[in-house]
Amino acid sequence: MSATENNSDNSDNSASASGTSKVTSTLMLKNDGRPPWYTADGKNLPVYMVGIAGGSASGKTSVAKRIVESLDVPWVVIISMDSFYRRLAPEESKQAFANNHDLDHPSSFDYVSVLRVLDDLKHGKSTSVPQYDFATHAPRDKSQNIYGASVVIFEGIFALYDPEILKMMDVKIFVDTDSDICLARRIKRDVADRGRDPLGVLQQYDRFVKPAYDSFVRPTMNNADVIIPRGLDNQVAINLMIQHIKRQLDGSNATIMRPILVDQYSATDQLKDTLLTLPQSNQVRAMQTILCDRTTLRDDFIFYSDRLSRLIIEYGLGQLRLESKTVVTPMGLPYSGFKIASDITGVTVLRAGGVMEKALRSVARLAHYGKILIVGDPVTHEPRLHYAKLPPSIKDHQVLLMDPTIVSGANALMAIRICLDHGVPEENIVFVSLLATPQGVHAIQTAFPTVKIVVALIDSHIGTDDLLIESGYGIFGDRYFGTEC
Ligand SMILES: Nc1ncnc2c1ncn2[C@@H]1O[C@H](COP(=O)(O)OP(=O)(O)O)[C@@H](O)[C@H]1O
Ligand SMILES: Nc1ccn([C@@H]2O[C@H](COP(=O)(O)O)[C@@H](O)[C@H]2O)c(=O)n1
Ligand SMILES: [Mg+2]
Repeated sequence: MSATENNSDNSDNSASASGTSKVTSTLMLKNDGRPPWYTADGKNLPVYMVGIAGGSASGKTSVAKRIVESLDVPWVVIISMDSFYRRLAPEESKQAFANNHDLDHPSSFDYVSVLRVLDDLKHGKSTSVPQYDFATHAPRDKSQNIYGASVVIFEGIFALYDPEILKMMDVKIFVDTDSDICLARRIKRDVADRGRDPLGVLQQYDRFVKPAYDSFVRPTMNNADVIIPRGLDNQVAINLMIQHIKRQLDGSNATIMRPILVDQYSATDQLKDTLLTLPQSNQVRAMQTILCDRTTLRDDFIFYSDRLSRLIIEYGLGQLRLESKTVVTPMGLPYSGFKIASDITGVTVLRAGGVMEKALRSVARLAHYGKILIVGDPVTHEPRLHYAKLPPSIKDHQVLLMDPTIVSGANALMAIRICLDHGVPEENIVFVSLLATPQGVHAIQTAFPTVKIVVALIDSHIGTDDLLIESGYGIFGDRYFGTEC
């Protein structure tokens, strides 16, 4: 599994391998490094949502995990309703420790937060899921960031209760397990994982869990599309469900459009004025010639890449929005000037973008930094996201996205999409590059018409061996880092 910001610790109590964890993360992610698909207009494809309700210890979490394991889909998350228990008042908490507080009434959950998280995920946005600790009956201070789910499984006793949540679910499942079996499993689980004693579990069950099941949970069976009797034991029903979800996903895949690739570009396509090319001074021309020259030695390649990077970064910073600022000069006179209108985040598209990050660090004193690692599939060239870590405040910043080359534009499209999913307005993004092909620029301009593209050189020499990889500089990262074969 690849590293991403959304790696979960998978410490859901019921999933805990050791069975000793007292903290539930209620989140599980399956990710082989592929981001949600995105369309040629730069939007994410619809996210498929599965709701799983049922009584406590009926097997909801276990069924959700089985579905995740069996679905051959890249990015799947399980969001558990347990994450959204409301914070208890001190007296309520005291009662909860004495097994005397009702935690099975629908009002125990924060539906506003549930809807926020599901809505973010439905729209392919990054989101933050609270964490809950059953042992202390309290939310943890930490939350979990998730980004990029193509399937979301939402499970919990009231997963099929709230009308707004119901509307979001593409398929609704109710797990119907015999109540004696549920009780036996709950005692075992709560003692092992949730810091309870058997008598306390029984007391809470008699007083709250069973009555609430009869009054509130069981009736939501009527909202289900599918009822799975016996939960995990019903492999036939689970398989049918998995086949159904796969078919639905295949259906939506049929509408997928790939990023606009090289062969969809025509030389008559006009590049728009969001493309800004570094003024071609003689110095710049000479440096570019050195970088394009296949005989240039690595030391020189590094030296001139660094030098050109500083120039292009300065030029990119020059495209950021300003606001007026008046200062007082040492002579005591007002001076009407400017300042950058917001904080700046530099987002490095690894690994080659690291070269430009070095340049940004040398000229911008107060920038924030983020990193994205996109790796092209060796066979299909499809870009795959392996890692994304962006500062949470990025949505309020102007963003310099840095990658030395834009060839097909596929990686750039994905990097921009990731910034948008983290709340950055499109017009706040400046994509900075040393070399871009007209095809790559055209792809970005078509998908994201307000992103500024700042480049040192527009060059249409694309390696013929592999249209999607090589540009006029060759493979920039390999030449810079000395990893050429
Ligand atoms: N079919 C099954 N056979 C045996 N144990 C099971 C089965 N399904 C679930 N369990 C166990 O029962 C407990 C409750 O299951 P869980 O999936 O956590 O239920 P829920 O999420 O509905 O509360 C867990 O400890 C789980 O490992
Ligand atoms: N502090 C808490 C919060 C909830 N519970 C019980 O958890 C049950 C829901 O989780 P399942 O995985 O079993 O669906 C619910 O029945 C609550 O009684 C708790 O014991 N303590
Ligand atoms: Mg559960």
